[in-house]
Amino acid sequence: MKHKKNILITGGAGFIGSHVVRLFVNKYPEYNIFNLDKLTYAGNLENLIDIEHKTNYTFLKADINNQSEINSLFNKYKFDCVIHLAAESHVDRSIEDPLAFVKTNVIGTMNLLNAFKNIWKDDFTDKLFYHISTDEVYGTLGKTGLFTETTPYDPNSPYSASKASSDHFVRAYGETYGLPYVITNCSNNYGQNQFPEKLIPLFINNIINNKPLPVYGDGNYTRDWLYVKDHAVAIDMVFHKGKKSETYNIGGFNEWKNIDLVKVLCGQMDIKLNRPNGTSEKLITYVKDRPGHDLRYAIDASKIKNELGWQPSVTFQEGLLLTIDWYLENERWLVNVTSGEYQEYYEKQYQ
Ligand SMILES: Cc1cn([C@H]2C[C@H](O)[C@@H](COP(=O)(O)OP(=O)(O)O[C@H]3O[C@H](CO)[C@@H](O)[C@H](O)[C@H]3O)O2)c(=O)[nH]c1=O
Repeated sequence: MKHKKNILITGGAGFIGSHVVRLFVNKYPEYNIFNLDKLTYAGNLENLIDIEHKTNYTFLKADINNQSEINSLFNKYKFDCVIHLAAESHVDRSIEDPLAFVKTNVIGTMNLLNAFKNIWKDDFTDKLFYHISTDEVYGTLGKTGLFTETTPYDPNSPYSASKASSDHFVRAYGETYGLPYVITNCSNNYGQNQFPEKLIPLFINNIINNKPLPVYGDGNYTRDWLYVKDHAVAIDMVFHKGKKSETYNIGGFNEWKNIDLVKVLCGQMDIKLNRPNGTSEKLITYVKDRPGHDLRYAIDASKIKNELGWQPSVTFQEGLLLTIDWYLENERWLVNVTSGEYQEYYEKQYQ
């Protein structure tokens, strides 16, 4: 009988990770999907209750920082492929505590690379280490231009420096040990289950609660936004069709200045909450800028489009409405993730 592939997805209880886990579990009954997550403030199993009983799904609570724990899981389950999403992801937190980002993003990635290499080093046939990364590794753009896969790395925040470093280690393991890998660098994601510290869910939460909307600096910073389910589809495509040792940039072809995006969001929230037009905009408060704030990220996603046929399927208008609706229908989720209730609950369950 053909061996059923064991696929390890790290960070599967988090925002992007949970969408990837769901897609893989539902679409590929022929794979055993293992979701390895530390269950930090940003990841909780509530995000996956709809698939947790599937027979091809297993949850493993573990910390990628712990090499011996990671080694024993690799020895036990012999993961054929890894899709590595586990990371500390929030730029503002990295400014407060850079070391936490080195530990999880750099050392954690190395621990996974080491465990994967040690298991398969004699024969890497049909194996893959897929590293999920960010467009922030390229640094900042001026008013024009796009990041391509050959743009030199030039990270500015402790977060992006840690992700750049982990990308380099993945490539170094590819060159040095022949480890089969692929890397994708994606732009800003938005959608269901995103922790309300990131711009869109934070502002939705604040509007619901009539709290100020803290726009950093003058708000004239530009980001490219991609609906998270489109990102999950791109990951599926790269996992199955991407060329080994390659990098693919993933983006939404959808650039917004922060302040323009916030105003659109405010308008939509007024409609959904039946508040007079202009109510939410009054909450906008310009605050001290983020130190080292990158001016603009924008992605040239033509490589993944031309080589693999991927492009976003959800427009920003549609995606934003789906996102707002989800948060309004799941206010309990918002309350429980911000209060830490879910984290406490799941910590007790998996002690
Ligand atoms: C939280 C917050 C953010 N901002 C601004 C800062 C940025 O220019 C923009 C988006 O901020 P954030 O939502 O924190 O996302 P950003 O720093 O761009 O980074 C995100 O996008 C990256 C991809 O580009 C991911 O790799 C990161 O993990 C993810 O956090 O909005 C505000 O003006 N006010 C805020 O309160």
